[in-house]
Amino acid sequence: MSDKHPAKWGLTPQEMATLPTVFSPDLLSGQRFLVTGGSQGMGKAMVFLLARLGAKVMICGRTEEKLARTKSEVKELLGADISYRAMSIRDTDQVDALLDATFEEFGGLDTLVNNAGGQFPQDAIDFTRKGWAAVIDLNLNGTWWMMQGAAQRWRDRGEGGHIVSNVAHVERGMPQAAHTCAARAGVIYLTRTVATEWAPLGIRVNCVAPGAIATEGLSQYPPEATRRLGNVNPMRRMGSGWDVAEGVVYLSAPSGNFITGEILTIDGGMRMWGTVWPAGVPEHFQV
Ligand SMILES: CCCCCCCCC/C=C/C(=O)SCCNC(=O)CCNC(=O)[C@H](O)C(C)(C)COP(=O)(O)OP(=O)(O)OC[C@H]1O[C@@H](n2cnc3c(N)ncnc32)[C@H](O)[C@@H]1OP(=O)(O)O
Ligand SMILES: NC(=O)C1=CN([C@@H]2O[C@H](COP(=O)(O)OP(=O)(O)OC[C@H]3O[C@@H](n4cnc5c(N)ncnc54)[C@H](OP(=O)(O)O)[C@@H]3O)[C@@H](O)[C@H]2O)C=CC1
Repeated sequence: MSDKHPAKWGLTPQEMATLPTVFSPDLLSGQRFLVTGGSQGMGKAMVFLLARLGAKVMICGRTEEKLARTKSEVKELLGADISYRAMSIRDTDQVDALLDATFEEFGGLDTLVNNAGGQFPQDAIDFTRKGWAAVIDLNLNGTWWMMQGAAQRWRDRGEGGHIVSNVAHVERGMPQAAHTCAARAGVIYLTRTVATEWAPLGIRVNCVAPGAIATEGLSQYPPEATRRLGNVNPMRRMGSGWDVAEGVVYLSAPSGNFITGEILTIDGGMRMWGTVWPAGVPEHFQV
């Protein structure tokens, strides 16, 4: 994976259809997955891997065109049918409708992957109320409505399930991303709490915590920031959506049967070394 600033970020559909995987082709046969934000980036890599392993997949995102393109690429390259629904996880009515549609179409759900999210880079001191609220609403509230809605349906049907949320590596905080750090820390501690509350219901709850991953989402950042992103861990390169997708499968397949409340960090060691500064390095910190 290149750590330079390419014209287009992320894996191509052809790469996602053919990249090697450690998992066997029938591993997830009959398993039903819902992946939020499955129309690009890490979510799309998850969709390709899940479909290659035999899972039934529903995806969602705000933009219908990107969802439809993903569906047709999966069909064309893998011969598999996935389903989609355009919606925002920030809208509780739309969350309910998505979950109802998924349970109805698939006759249930085995794993919810909370992957949709994002933020903008800014010094915390300059956050507006609206900007703060938008990032918290997307990454903390939206993720929570999905978690709670899935768990309620599993409880009411007397079935168990698995939730894995894509957060971010936030152990050391992240300057110029305090809003997303606060939201992701919230999801991590929701996970660690409901993993216990929901264990009697047969529901496992985990997170994956990526460091810098080359995805289409990075096109929002200037080259100066993305060049730094390729140097923010001891490996001095970015990961790919595939690295995160394989982590999601590990936690969701029988390999994860005894794992709950876990945060699987996939960051090339960024939790030990490297600093992002997505909006630019202040003079005080320049060396
Ligand atoms: C950080 C990386 C490290 C984090 C982790 C570091 C590791 C690597 C980097 C990570 C990269 C990724 O996550 S890549 C994934 C990136 N992808 C995304 O972020 C996509 C999803 N993001 C979004 O949709 C937006 O960022 C988000 C703000 C959350 C929602 O936007 P919406 O316009 O839908 O939301 P609204 O409720 O209308 O609120 C918009 C308000 O947000 C604020 N706002 C929006 N963009 C702004 C901006 N560039 N600068 C200031 N303020 C901004 C303003 O107050 C806007 O109001 P007005 O002024 O009135 O308009
Ligand atoms: N790339 C990175 O280095 C890192 C990313 N992360 C996080 O990992 C997750 C995936 O990242 P990445 O693949 O890079 O992100 P991308 O920006 O490439 O993709 C985000 C996906 O989420 C969807 N989405 C965004 N907002 C909403 C919403 N309100 N409701 C439903 N779907 C939505 C987008 O579709 P649409 O725009 O059509 O709604 C898109 O499919 C995000 O939460 C991201 O913040 C964490 C650490 C590092």
